[in-house]
This record gives sequence, structure tokens and C-alpha cells, in this order.
Amino acid sequence: MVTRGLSKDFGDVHAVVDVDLAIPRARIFGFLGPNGSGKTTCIRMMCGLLTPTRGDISVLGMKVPEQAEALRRKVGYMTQKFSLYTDLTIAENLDFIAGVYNMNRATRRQRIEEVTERYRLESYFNKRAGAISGGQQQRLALACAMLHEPELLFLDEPTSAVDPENRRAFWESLFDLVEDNTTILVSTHYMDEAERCHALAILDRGRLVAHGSPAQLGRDIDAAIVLLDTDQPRRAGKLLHTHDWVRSVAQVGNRLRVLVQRDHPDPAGSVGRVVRDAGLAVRRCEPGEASLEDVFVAATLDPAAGAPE
Ligand SMILES: Nc1ncnc2c1ncn2[C@@H]1O[C@H](COP(=O)(O)OP(=O)(O)OP(=O)(O)O)[C@@H](O)[C@H]1O
Repeated sequence: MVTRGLSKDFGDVHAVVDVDLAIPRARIFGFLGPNGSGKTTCIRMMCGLLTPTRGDISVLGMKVPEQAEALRRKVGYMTQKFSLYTDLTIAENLDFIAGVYNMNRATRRQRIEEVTERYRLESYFNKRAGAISGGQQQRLALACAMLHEPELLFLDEPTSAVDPENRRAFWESLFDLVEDNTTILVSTHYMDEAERCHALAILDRGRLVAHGSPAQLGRDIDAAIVLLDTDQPRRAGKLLHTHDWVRSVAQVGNRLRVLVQRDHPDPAGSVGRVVRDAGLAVRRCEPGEASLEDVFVAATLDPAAGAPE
């Protein structure tokens, strides 16, 4: 799957700007970005659901949007909002989707049986979709999206409504699908989900600001990480923010994660000095490994924005 110069304008809004991507098959590819950064718009264009303003897309060997109709049969789509019919039973929901894809009676019966078993829906089969739990609804949504055996599955913030245990189980089923050769595009705000993707694109205000595997992104981060343990983290954070070589400061418990400009000659030494010179006790101050959240912050930080109060 390849995009070149992919762009989408909605009137004056440049939702996606010049995005170049190469996404391998049978992998989970994540789109990570702040609200309104263009994740959904980008993926909708790649699935042939939205026509780009400019740029080229080739998906599963097809040109999009020219061959969007043929592609649509090969794509499954699951959105963050529960988009099933809550008044219908699970059986009726699946049957309805089978109808949308014009499945004949034999295929319909076979596929419904397969997804019901695979996504553990047997015990709720005749319950209304509105009367089952969030985790069960999510499994039903995945069963519906996979009913016609798409080669490409698009998940738009798929786990925003479920607890961590169900999220974990959900991701296990995604890896099963990848093993069966399905390619998965997923948009997410959750760092732990992004961490599980084979590769990621980070978008900011419509632009691709970083991409690669989570490990690669951590190595390529445009900042040095300093971990600081001090007796007054709030005060230390405010002090550090006044220095232009400090890109961001985040408090995690009693500790501060400080992102320092990458070309700074002595990040940990300088952070320690600023805090000690103000008379605060430094228990520990040392270089750290970049987390995906650090990568995200460094890639999407607005240099014009001031320090938080
Ligand atoms: N149909 C539309 N008409 C007009 N503007 C739109 C439309 N769809 C998206 N936009 C705008 O395009 C920009 C990108 O939106 P998009 O939904 O792709 O972002 P996102 O990263 O998926 O956001 P979120 O994380 O909030 O879902 C936003 O400014 C949004 O308001």
C-alpha cells in the first residue's frame, strides 16, 4: 500500500497535506496523532471511502479512487462509535451485514457460524446488540467487519469503549488476523496500542511528522530524555520550562521526564544544575530511554506554544 503526496482539503481546512507512506501487507499499521490531525481522513481515503484532493494511492495493487468500488469489497471497516443496530439481535446484525455483501445462503450460514465461534458470540446469539456488554459489542463489531473476509481492515479508535482486559483480548484477535494475511490500519490515541503496531505514522495538523516501527521512532527521536527525581517536582518543572533548550517537561508520579533539544551538549548535567542552583534537592538525574509518548510529544510539540501554567 503506497501513498504519494496524499492531500485532502475540506474548504479552507487542509485536513491531510502531502502524505507519503509505504505500508506492508499483513502488518498492523497505526495512525497516531492529536484530535483533528487527519488520521481518519487519511485512512478513509486509503480505503476508497473519500476522494483525495491531490495525490496517488495504490492499495492491494489497485489504484484508488479509480478502483474504489472493487477495493471496497476487500475492506472491512470498524469505527469508534458502535455502529451496529442495537434493536436487532446479534444473529440479525450478522445477517444484515451478510445481505449488504450479497452473500448467498450457503456462504452466509458458513461465515456467520465461523465468526460467531471465532469471536465467542454463541452465548449471546439471540440477545439484542444493545443488551450486551461493551467488550461483547466490540467483538460483534469485529465479527461484522470481518464477515466478508476482507484483506484490509480499518479500525478507527476501536477500543475507546472497552476495559484493559478486553483491549488486550481484542489485540490478540488482531494478531490472529495478521497471521491469516490481513493488513490492519488502526487509528488510536492510546500509547500502549500504538506500541503494539508493527509500524506507525504520526500525524500533526495533517502532516506526516514521523514514521517507522515504535523502536525505530524511539531511536530517531529529535530530543534527549532526562529523568529527574527531586523533592519539589512542580517547582523544578516550572524552572526548567524557562530554558529554551528544554522542549517539554512531564511529571510522572514524583519524577520528571524532561525532553531536551537533541543537539544539547550535556542534557542531564544541565537539567541537574538548573534544579540544584535553585536550591532544590536532586535525588537522581540521568539520561533515559525514549518512550513512545516522548516520541509523540517531540513530534507534535508546537514550538510557538509556551510553557503550561
Ligand atoms: N467531512 C468533513 N467536512 C469538513 N471538515 C472535515 C470533515 N472531516 C474532517 N474534517 C476536518 O479535517 C480535520 C482532520 O479531521 P480527522 O477526523 O481526519 O482527524 P482525526 O485525527 O481523525 O481526529 P480525531 O482524533 O478527533 O478523530 C479536522 O480539522 C476536521 O474538522
